[in-house]
Amino acid sequence: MRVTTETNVKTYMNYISGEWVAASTNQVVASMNPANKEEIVGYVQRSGKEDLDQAVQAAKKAQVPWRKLSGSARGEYLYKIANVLEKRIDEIAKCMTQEMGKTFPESKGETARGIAILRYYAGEGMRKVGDVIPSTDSEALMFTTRVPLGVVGLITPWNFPVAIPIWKMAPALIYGNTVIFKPAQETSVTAAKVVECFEEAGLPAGVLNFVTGSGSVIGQGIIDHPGISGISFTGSDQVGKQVAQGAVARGAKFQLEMGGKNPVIVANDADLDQAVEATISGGLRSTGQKCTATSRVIVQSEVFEEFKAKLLAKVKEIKVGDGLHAETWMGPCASENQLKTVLSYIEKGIADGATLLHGGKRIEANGLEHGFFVEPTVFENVNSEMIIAQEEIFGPVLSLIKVDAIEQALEIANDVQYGLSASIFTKNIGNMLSFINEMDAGLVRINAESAGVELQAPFGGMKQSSSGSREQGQAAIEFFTAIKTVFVKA
Ligand SMILES: NC(=O)C1=CN([C@@H]2O[C@H](COP(=O)(O)OP(=O)(O)OC[C@H]3O[C@@H](n4cnc5c(N)ncnc54)[C@H](O)[C@@H]3O)[C@@H](O)[C@H]2O)C=CC1
Ligand SMILES: O=C(O)CCC(=O)C(=O)O
Repeated sequence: MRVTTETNVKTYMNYISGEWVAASTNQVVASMNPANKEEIVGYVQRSGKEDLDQAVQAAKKAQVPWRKLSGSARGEYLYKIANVLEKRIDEIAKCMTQEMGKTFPESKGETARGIAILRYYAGEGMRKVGDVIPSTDSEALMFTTRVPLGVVGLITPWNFPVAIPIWKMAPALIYGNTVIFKPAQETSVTAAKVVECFEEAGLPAGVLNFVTGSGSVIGQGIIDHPGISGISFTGSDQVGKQVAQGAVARGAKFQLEMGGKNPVIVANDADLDQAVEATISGGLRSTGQKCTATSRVIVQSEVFEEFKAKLLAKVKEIKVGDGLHAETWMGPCASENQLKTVLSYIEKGIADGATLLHGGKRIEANGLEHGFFVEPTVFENVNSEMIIAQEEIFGPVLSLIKVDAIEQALEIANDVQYGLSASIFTKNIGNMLSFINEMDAGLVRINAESAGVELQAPFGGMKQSSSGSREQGQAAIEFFTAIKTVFVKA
């Protein structure tokens, strides 16, 4: 779609070789506010393959001088970027809320997380990258070191428009790679503002290149580009598989972070108030649009009714609205597509025989008719055969499942294709240990919500949630570098 630009709305450019440039296609696309679809947040470039080629050339040219800097010198840039982002935190958080709908406090928290990630990886530039390994030859020195992959392509989603790009860019850069960053179209204005911080901090030209556009052109272009040695992707299951196939076909390294169908188990001995708070926070914050969001709530029968009553009482209090309004607890779905997906899953839940306890409808009253608002929704009488218990909804929908025993809860918790995050609420050490040992998930959390990862710890899933690698913390070095084993003899 060709969009005619309005004069009072800013148009954001691509950032290639240290310059802000228009796409070769001469086309832009509008980024809308999901709380009010009549509001355009900004225009971004609808780039073509030629723009991507230029970005890859720039990244290649910048790669050797960037790699040759010391880790601490690269770290200095990340510290400076963190400072600029900190200075602009309110503006960038506000833009995030306008562009994808999460509430302003959540956007601000996410931007603060981005700042902390930059500082964490700045420090990584001073840490060890290898080991000395005894050689069988007593006259030789054998050790490992690590080298960057070269140019890496980062394809990111709209649900964490600041944190996810930064948790890919910061490790990519600190370990000496240069970057092509392709954000989700829905949140490209926020992404452009993040890139402005990198520019303002004086990052050398070509080290970070930013190309906006559609997934099918720029995303696919990254997958296929012979100049890109590694691809880190977060997004849907379907596109993740395309990334993997394309990368394997041309021998590029890839890393995938995809969906989740995260359970929370509430045991008979759980602190029910704590479990309710965590279920609501883990399941409904960000309108349920987190890969770590709680979607299945598996409750032992003895406490089922009490838990349900407490949960419903709290869910009924949730204030839905524009994320910029101070009283709003839950914003809109990030796009019309996302709203339609959520509503269609709710219909499937009803059709499959689940009982709708609360919510289930689009909200169009009280001035919310211009946005993509949906009620927080709770089902009961859900079982593992139902679509709502199997597929990622990415919306504010909780499914209650009643079980008698913890063993049965674990069986149901594992009965999905995903394995990203899982929580249990219990005081019993035996329950905790069974959960830690038996739960097939990359993140297992005891008496804590399923969402909200810590930047210094490895993050990633089992089964179809990821490609098996881990992001964040020191684990990020595994993807963004290759090991060289060095053998030295006089
Ligand atoms: N794991 C997570 O955090 C996320 C999961 N999702 C899941 O995916 C569903 C659909 O959301 P979408 O925004 O449509 O996700 P998506 O997978 O289409 O988008 C993620 C990124 O991939 C890019 N992309 C799209 N098509 C591509 C292609 N053919 N080649 C390369 N890159 C491509 C997009 O432009 C975006 O930058 C959601 O409802 C949710 O279930 C979505 C976003 C994040
Ligand atoms: O729960 C979090 O903090 C991170 C979630 C996430 O990575 C995602 O939704 O893609």
